[in-house]
Amino acid sequence: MSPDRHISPEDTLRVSVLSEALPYIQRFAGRRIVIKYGGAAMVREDLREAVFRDLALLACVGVQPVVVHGGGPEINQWLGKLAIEPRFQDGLRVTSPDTMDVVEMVLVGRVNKQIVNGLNRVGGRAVGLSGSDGGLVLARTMGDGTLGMVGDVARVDPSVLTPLLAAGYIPVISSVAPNVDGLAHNINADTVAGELAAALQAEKLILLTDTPGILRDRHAPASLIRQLSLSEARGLIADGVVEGGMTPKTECCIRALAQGVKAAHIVDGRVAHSLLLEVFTNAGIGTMVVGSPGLVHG
Ligand SMILES: Nc1ncnc2c1ncn2[C@@H]1O[C@H](COP(=O)(O)OP(=O)(O)O)[C@@H](O)[C@H]1O
Ligand SMILES: CC(=O)N[C@@H](CCC(=O)OP(=O)(O)O)C(=O)O
Repeated sequence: MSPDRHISPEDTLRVSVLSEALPYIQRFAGRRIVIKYGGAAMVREDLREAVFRDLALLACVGVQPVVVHGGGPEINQWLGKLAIEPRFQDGLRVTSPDTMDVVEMVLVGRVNKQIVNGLNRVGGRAVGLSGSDGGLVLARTMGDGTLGMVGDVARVDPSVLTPLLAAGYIPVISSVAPNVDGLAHNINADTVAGELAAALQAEKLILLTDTPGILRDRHAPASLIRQLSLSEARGLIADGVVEGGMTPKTECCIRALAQGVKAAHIVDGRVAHSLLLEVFTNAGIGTMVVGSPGLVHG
């Protein structure tokens, strides 16, 4: 180092942040983290870039991220171009055969490849898959069929992911899957992420969304609930504190934890680098739901 160079406060901060990450890197290296990618983090260019860099960094230090992506707004845009009116029931898209064609083309084609290309551009090694590939997800038509081709997860067979993860690839998965007759079904991406986390016995499930996490008063960001047990999470749904789009998210966290995932996090995707903040800092961000009491944030 030349004598006129000095260590700036920014340099000191950078190395102290890196140093804080060490125990987390050691703890999560070789472990699987399933991330549901959607909302503002997928729409805004600057946030998109930050998510790609975070995922590439996770993979680089030996963590095994698995990405499940949404794309509801992009499906709506393409339906609009085709003059098909989007319709929702209880937060799920009513999916006619025509709508299913658009969902499949947009999610499996366009959105999936945008994410794969974005990750590869920042030095990640991403591979795009849908529920069809390697029999990863088997769908079952939801309810009595009034929602059309909307599916539930009947079964997950994660064996196609094992060699990819072992070789350092980042699987990027769209939430379209066939039923036993080979007919494509549209599954909510949060649901696929939760079931996949369970099948992979993931260390963490992280759902990126557009709120700070679960709020006690959903109009007051300061009322963020930082940590919840399974029974407390169930209670918030029963009491109506959690409602609307947050209900399926909370339910999918509960299902994943009940099946052995260690922790599930609902995290603000509008905050740049929210993924790294969650995985690599002592404080973590958002709401953490834990299966066993006593686990601390991080
Ligand atoms: N207790 C709560 N805390 C936070 N958000 C809540 C709560 N109850 C309901 N919500 C609603 O859930 C929404 C998140 O779900 P959703 O819009 O489906 O997310 P995404 O598009 O990321 O999948 C929030 O924007 C908020 O309006
Ligand atoms: C059945 C159902 O509603 N499927 C969703 C699948 C995509 C998704 O979940 O996207 P977001 O995470 O961006 O909402 C849909 O068609 O919009």
